[in-house]
Amino acid sequence: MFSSKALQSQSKLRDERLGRLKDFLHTKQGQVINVEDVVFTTLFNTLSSIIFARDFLDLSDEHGTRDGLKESLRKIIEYGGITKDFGSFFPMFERFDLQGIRKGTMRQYKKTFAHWEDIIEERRARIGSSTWSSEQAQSFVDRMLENGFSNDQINQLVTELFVAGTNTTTTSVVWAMTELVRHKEVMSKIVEEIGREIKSDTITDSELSQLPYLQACIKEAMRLHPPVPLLLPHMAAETCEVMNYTIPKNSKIFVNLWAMGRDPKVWDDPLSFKPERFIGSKVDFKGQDFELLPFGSGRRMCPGMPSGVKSVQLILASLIREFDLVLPDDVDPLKLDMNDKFGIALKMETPLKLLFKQKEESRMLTKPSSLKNLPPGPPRLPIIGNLHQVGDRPHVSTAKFAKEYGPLISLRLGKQVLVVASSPEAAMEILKTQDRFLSSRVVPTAFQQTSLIPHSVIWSECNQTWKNLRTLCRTEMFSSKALQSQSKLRDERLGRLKDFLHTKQGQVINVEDVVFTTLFNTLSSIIFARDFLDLSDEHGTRDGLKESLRKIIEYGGITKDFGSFFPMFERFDLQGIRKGTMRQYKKTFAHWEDIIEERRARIGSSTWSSEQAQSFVDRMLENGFSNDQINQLVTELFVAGTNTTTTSVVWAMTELVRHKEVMSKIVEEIGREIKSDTITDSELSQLPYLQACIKEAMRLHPPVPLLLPHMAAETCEVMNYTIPKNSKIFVNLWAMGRDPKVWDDPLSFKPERFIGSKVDFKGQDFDLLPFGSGRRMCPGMPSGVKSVQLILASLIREFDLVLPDDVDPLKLDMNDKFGIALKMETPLKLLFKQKEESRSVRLGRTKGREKLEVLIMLKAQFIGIYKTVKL
Ligand code: HEM
Repeated sequence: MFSSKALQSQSKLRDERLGRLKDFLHTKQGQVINVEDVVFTTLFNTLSSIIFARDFLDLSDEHGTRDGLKESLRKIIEYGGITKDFGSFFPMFERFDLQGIRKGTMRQYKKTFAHWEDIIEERRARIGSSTWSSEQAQSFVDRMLENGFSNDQINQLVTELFVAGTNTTTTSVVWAMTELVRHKEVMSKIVEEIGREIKSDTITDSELSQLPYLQACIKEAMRLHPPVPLLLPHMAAETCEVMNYTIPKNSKIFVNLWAMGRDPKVWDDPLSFKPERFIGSKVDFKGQDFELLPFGSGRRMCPGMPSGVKSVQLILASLIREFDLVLPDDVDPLKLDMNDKFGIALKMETPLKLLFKQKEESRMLTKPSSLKNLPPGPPRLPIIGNLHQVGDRPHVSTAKFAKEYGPLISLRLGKQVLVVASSPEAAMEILKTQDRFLSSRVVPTAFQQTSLIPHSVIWSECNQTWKNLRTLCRTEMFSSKALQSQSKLRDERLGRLKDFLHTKQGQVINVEDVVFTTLFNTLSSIIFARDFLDLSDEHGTRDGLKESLRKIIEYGGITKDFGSFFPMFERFDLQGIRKGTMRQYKKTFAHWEDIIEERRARIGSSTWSSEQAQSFVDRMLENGFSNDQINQLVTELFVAGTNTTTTSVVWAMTELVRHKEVMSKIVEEIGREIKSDTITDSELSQLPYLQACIKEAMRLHPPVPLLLPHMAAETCEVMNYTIPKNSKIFVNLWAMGRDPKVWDDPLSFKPERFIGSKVDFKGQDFDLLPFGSGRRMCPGMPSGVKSVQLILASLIREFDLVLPDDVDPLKLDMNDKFGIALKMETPLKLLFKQKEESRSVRLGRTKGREKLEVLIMLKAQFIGIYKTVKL
């Protein structure tokens, strides 16, 4: 672990973690950072990547609450540093562990071990296999296993390395940084030295050795603040003489480095921080100069010194090179609390907090190390990167790049790194293998509404709120039971659509419009027990709701969203996207405000019982949702659920109109299998050819062609490339659906390819992912699929779908328009001609007002015929 060869081989791991720390600090510009916390996390992950080939801690998890590991380690170190350890002063009490120190530590040890238990077992199995050879060893734990270490031995050694190696190094960095912040003239000299000597992006070993002034500063900080001020307690194994005194066997022995470092007999002006004293001096901390022993000396000297020194030098040099270290709130540096707190490592009593301000010159020069091993991509221009090459149809432009640069590419959009996967293998790595790290979200400017994001299911990171919202939607809206109970609402709205189309015989219908209205009303009847839109209000001008939703969706789909490319402009909302969306949000919310209040009052009344719940909003209210929470979730369901489903119906219908032979087969299947007036679930499942057509349409025209933008919550590896934290990630379903390496004759519409094939869109087959896969997969899939099937089957059963003006079906404009859902550029317009056979069925079915309408129509026809005959 500590030889020069080993240190050399760890360079990449060290640089990567340091790169992540810098990236993290870049994203936290203007925020106060607890230095000890982020340095500790970085050092811990560096060590854990050397030992286990894995990171365990998260820079953004400041209090280490996410999985408790940081907390356990902190407690172990705290127990180990207890000074009032009575058991050790009075050995007769030792075994009773009266202060619970041993028990407490053991509890934390066990918790800690649990974090790597599985890794050890997995590596042990691999090493035990017949194909194993020593060259495959990837980490220190592999070496321990090869050397026959038991789990107990591994756990003990590893925990000791973590405890001894991370806190000491962290505290060295923190004290040195504190002294530098207090001494501006010293800091300026280091900055000058670094600027002069360091040329490469990642600081090399030979460059580090060119920084004598930095090294002098580190020595000087260690003199004043020795990280292990009394060394670890030695014990006399035998009675012996020291300076003519007797040291009895079993004595505990301290060497007080702290006292020595501040002794005027040893150091001139000892309480001043003067790195210059080491310039031109040969005094070093390698255990030969007894005035400076931060790592001890002799047989118990710290074996980790080379690694510790290197880390301290690297972290300080890298951070000082890239950032100005600024005390928050204009604190006077000379008034910093310099008291220390004794423990295994000597910490600052008041933790050092700093702002890390990116240096002007580093803004231009430095490239975070995590940006080194990016997936390939087209050359980029300064500042804007590849912005000019993405255009309005990013699914098409990135598909072109994929052809040239491979299935995983990266682009720079201003400051943002965009990674695009365009093959099933790449999609699987992103949505399955690295799902845990790559399932956060990049929030488009439109939806960055601070009051609403915390209640979002679509735009939250994968946190507890997100889990709860998904669970609520799944059980109350998308479970088979829920879908079953919505059947009547769905059938009624579909019935109204059919009636409307009957009254519009001979008129040209904008398919998207009527399908959208039907789906919207179905969803609103499930959510609010009310319809909001009117089929005959084609342009949605009547009360503005359709228009507001259209605008929200439009704002959300804007591709030239500059705020997200240049975060420094984000808060200004220069394009007015955020403001515009908020305006539309407010108008939209107003439509259901009264309903929510009325339902809230009802649920709050003493006579309310849960069985009276009629709608999804009742369930939300019962679960204590606020108005903000309801508004946000409901709008998201409308936005995510209606457009996607509408566009799926429209594209499928377009392909059917273009392919007469396919349409005839569906008509034949429907005629054969469907007997009842309202199509039942079991009848739907008897329509494999229709289902194949829907899959085929979704393959060629995925409604959400790039999925919703994922974001890397952590830097991670995909196909041996590095995906830096905070990258935006697209999975290009559109490109995958048209790739001849994945599909035979990909540009032809051939539903037959799915007959007898097991490929489905449930997220298990990475060739076909219209609903995504993994933890962000569309929760509304069951509902969406059912709607698409029902609408298509019902309309095809009852109407002939005819293009107006004898348009040649093969000349239909098949171009698409990118947005949250991929629409047709030229909306599909059709005549819905009632089928001969359905005319008689319908005549038998219609009742009341409808019967009257039919009689009037027949009478009109009769008069028409009569007049013609008379003429
Ligand atoms: C044919 C219809 C539909 C298609 C093709 C579709 C497709 C998708 C896709 C591709 C995603 C993003 C997956 C990802 O980013 O990895 C998604 C997310 C989502 N969909 Fe759907 N969807 C449809 C219908 C619905 C319906 C009917 C609803 C609700 C009423 C709905 C609600 C949602 C929600 C809430 C999310 C966000 C999930 C999350 O971020 O955790 N979708 N959908």
